Amino acid sequence: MPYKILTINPGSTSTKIGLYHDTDEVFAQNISHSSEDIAKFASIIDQFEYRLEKINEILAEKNVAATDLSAVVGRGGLLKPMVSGTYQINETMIDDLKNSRYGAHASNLGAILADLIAKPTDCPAYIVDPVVVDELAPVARITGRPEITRRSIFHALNQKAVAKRFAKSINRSYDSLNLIVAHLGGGISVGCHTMGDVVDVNNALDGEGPFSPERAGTIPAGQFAESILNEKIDCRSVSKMLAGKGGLVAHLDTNDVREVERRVAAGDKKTELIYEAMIYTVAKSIAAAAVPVCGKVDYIILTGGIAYSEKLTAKLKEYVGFIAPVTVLPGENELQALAEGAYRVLTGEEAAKEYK
Ligand SMILES: Nc1ncnc2c1ncn2[C@@H]1O[C@H](COP(=O)(O)OP(=O)(O)OP(=O)(O)O)[C@@H](O)[C@H]1O
Ligand SMILES: CCCC(=O)O
Repeated sequence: MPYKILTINPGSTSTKIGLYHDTDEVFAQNISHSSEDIAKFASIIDQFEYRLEKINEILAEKNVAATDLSAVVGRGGLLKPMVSGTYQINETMIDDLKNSRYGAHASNLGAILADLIAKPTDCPAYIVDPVVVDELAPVARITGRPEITRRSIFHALNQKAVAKRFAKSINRSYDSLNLIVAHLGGGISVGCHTMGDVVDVNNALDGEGPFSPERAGTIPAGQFAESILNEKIDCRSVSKMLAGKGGLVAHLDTNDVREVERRVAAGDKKTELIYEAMIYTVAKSIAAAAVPVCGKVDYIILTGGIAYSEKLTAKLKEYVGFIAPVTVLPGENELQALAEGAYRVLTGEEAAKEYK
């Protein structure tokens, strides 16, 4: 009998779920949450019952009983920094997430939802490669202010999964390659992978790196501080300006690159400038990610939803093709990566790590 693994990936506007038999997909479904539905909740954590109800509706429709599951695995959220791997969900983790102890992010709901589904049936619940996977080189942590240390927060699950899949496709081991992986989604993170570690990456939630559909990216710190003080902007609003209401949303009132491209095609010059600027900032981050390996980059991989855009990936190739060959692997394989992480533990190939 195959292992039956339920995977849960909560995003800001959707919850993706999938059922896997061992690592083979049985079904995957994207549950969209309208902005009106989401707006009813004061915080992300308050959404857990609403999202759980939606998941249970799909499970009932598909005749999946929680008692039949071998494991439930959720995307891992903002927790303490940790090494890459599969972690058993425990009370300490749930407590940190429920109290947003390390920040608020839709991925925080992954472990909470997995735990709620798994607990009554006593099956194991896990997270895999959470957004706080931290393999930064010591030099990458230092900033010009001693009280401010850089943190590793990025699309670790998809970046690692895509990099490993690509390495396999060229018959190389992941840890033998120097790769730059640019995850181009609602947020954008660009990581330098060397010897199996992501030794530098922009913290996409904290005003670092390119701007993206919803993230501000790097902005002049002095000007930002001045406007916060002058306009008396509160802490929550500052976070929103950096992540959620930054980037394309701030400039163009949309987080949809397809819509942006439609406007550009229709001759909208302002939109064209912002779109071109976003691509330019991504290209600069990719070039910067070549520094940790002294330019000895084997491949650059473009992934995430925006990598479906041929126009955008062509422009990026033009900018950064001088560094290394560019491969486009659009979309994300996060549900599959979650199932594979749980499967490795269920089969004993890897031991589940403990969150302390
Ligand atoms: N064919 C396409 N062409 C251009 N852009 C696209 C295409 N398909 C999706 N996108 C864009 O991809 C973005 C969403 O990407 P993705 O689904 O990876 O993000 P997410 O999961 O919401 O957020 P994140 O990746 O930060 O977790 C949106 O801006 C969407 O418009
Ligand atoms: C995955 C963390 C970064 C982001 O959401 O932009």
